[in-house]
Amino acid sequence: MAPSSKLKTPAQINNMDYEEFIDVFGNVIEHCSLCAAAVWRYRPFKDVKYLHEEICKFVDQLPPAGGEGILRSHPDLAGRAASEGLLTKESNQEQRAAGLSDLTQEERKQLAQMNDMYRSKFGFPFVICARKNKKDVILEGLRTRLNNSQEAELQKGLTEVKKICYLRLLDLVEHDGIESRL
Ligand SMILES: NC(=O)N[C@H]1NC(=O)NC1=O
Repeated sequence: MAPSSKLKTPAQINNMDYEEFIDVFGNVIEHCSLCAAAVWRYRPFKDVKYLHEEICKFVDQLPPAGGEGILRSHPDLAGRAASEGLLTKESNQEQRAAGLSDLTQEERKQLAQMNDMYRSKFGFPFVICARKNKKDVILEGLRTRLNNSQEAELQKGLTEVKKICYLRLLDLVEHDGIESRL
């Protein structure tokens, strides 16, 4: 994304007090402002990549229950929160970008069934970076990932959370063509 005046510069971020930092970055991990809260102490950040790395480090050192909690904070793709208009603005945009607001009735049914199977097998929702995957790939990915172990899905889900986080950060911070990091 081209830099725009609305994007924060690293200098602006490094001057933010805690409240402003949470106000801006509190949802880079869906409904988990603790992740932003935990890294504020690591200012100054040289650039958006360093900020992302600190958040990833925090996520990676959580015990399994913490990682599962992060996954559970994500809404199902094209699930109830979406149909009731209860998504965060970030999640709403991401799900639309993947084409999940234009599912056929059959696709919607398949996705709902597999989301339920996934949740009852693993105990947390299926999470994938919707902006990096169109609806067909998401449906196929969900079908395949249902065969994995719980440990593998916890790691896979958190890897996707970190991608979602990076793209959300790029929407907020001035940067210079580093999307290829994903
Ligand atoms: N369940 C799930 O993957 N949710 C998410 N994925 C994404 O890109 N945004 C979300 O809210």
